[in-house]
Amino acid sequence: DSPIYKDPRQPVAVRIKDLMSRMKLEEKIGQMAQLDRLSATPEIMRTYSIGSVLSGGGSTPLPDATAKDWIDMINGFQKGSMSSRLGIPMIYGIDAVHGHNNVYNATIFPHNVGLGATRDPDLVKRIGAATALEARATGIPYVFAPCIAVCRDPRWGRCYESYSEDPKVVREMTEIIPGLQGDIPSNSRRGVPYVIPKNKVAACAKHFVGDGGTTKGANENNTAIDRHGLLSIHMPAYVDSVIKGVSTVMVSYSSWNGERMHANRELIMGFLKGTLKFKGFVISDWQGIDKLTSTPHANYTYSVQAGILAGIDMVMVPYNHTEFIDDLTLLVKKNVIPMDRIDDAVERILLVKFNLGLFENPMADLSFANELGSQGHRDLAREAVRKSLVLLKNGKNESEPLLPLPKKASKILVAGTHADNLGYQCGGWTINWQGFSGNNDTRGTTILAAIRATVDPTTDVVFQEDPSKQFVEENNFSYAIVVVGEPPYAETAGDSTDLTMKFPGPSIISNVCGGSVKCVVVVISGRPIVLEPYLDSVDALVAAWLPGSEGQGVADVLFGDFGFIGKLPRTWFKSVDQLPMNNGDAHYDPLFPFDFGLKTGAS
Ligand SMILES: OC[C@@H]1[C@@H](O)[C@H](O)[C@@H](O)c2nc(-c3ccccc3)cn21
Repeated sequence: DSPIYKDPRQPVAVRIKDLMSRMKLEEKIGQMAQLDRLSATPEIMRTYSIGSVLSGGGSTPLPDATAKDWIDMINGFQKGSMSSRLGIPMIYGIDAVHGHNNVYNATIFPHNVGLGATRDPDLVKRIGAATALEARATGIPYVFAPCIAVCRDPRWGRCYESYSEDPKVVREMTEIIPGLQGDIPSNSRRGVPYVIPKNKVAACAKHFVGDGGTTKGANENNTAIDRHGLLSIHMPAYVDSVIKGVSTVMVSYSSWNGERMHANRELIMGFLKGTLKFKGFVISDWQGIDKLTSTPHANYTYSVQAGILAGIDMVMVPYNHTEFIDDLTLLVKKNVIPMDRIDDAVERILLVKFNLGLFENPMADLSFANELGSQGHRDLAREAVRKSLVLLKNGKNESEPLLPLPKKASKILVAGTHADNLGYQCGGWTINWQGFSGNNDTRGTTILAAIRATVDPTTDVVFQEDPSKQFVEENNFSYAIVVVGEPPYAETAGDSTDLTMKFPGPSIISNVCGGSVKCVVVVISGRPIVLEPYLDSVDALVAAWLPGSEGQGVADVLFGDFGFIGKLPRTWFKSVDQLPMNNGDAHYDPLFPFDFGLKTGAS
């Protein structure tokens, strides 16, 4: 008869105790390793009892891989794991941070900054549910989302991954966790990970803690703030995440007052696991422990010792599993790391795997394949887009609003670098880690296509990415729509010191908006950027953030099928010299304040 740990009728605690009693040290340590998919093989999974495999940003089994391609790859690793001595299933993780963004044809939702502008936690919960289905469509039961950073300086390259500068808004948006995992039953014990098997996924609150508070927004750098500031600004959303049963927490690359988070035992073991009673597992970031030495990987034994003693349970190694396993095994044998720290880590990993139903359903199947990029999810994304747009200016004076635009006009101009570029409107973490340019790397609706689909059939829509003043003046356009902003970026590549709109954006604005034609400028950006110089010349101004694949949502509000309801989730500064400048600061002198947003009715 099968061992107790394989019996789903047994209480999970009993199954864990039985399995732990059977595990050898190397099997326990194997569970604590997460390998990149390019370093993993079924043989390695079996031989070392590796706990997890991941796709990093943009890492796919094939270009334009189908759901079946994903499932075949993942089941290949899983077969290796299930053929190990104890048959402990591996868990596959991926960054599904605005929909299942690595995957061709997945629905790409607005990035978190745009979702913050909606102030709609129920919408965000529904997005979590859709994202879970699209992840499961590809056989993936674990996503490295949500990022619950509280970005306090828009010069940070990851500010768009943050819902808001305001911890209250970020707390509300943790509703995505029950969307991803399922609603935790009210009688659940605090801190225990909760996931409904089959159509939900394990989530990951990241990056613990203070990732959005670094000085000048320098990525992976130092957050200098006193304990009260850390606990009142950057910690609250972790309290909500744990109460909602989040399965995992990822540690931040950043430091708090000079101490690297990946070595911060007081906050991981002490506060997260002790005070907050978090019972899921803590995972490092990619080579996060390597970066504990100023020259990364200079002293890997120290990195392993410091990271594991701090309370990290699973290490995103991601390449060299034998080095990690050998170093950790030696540290345990020398009793530098006590066995009960290893047992704590493995028990947490097993608890997530049992509660996720992985032991009962280790192999993925195609039952959710039709959820990938489904019309229903695209309609949801379109709803999110139109609720995320913030109307900053509407007419050069109150009595002459430009928006909503008339659908029937003789001839209109659509201009700008971001009007016909699906990659630009999706931003970073889309298909590739750093995002893409053009319209061919996945499926969606560009803003230009959406405009064409919305206006009256008799309206002549002229598209010129970068028109001359003369062209604009001599064509007798009824009005012009200019779509410009930031190119895609991710992580440190997005750090900016000046936050200016890059060429040719400013010249497109001045060529189109400087003359007699009324113009609305739609800004595609991950954060507030310098707009002050252009404000007087534009007739209307819309912050569209990074809307994702469903550009139709932009046209829905531009042409009045729905009213603008978005509100700024972040302060729009006048000049970068003012930064950092957040709602509630003494010297608060914004171009547009936190919560600002003009409204229009639906026509
Ligand atoms: O994709 C896995 C994790 C992701 O979940 C984290 O939010 C993010 O900080 C991150 N950066 C890298 C990464 C950065 C540079 C080179 C290679 C990989 C990998 N990852």
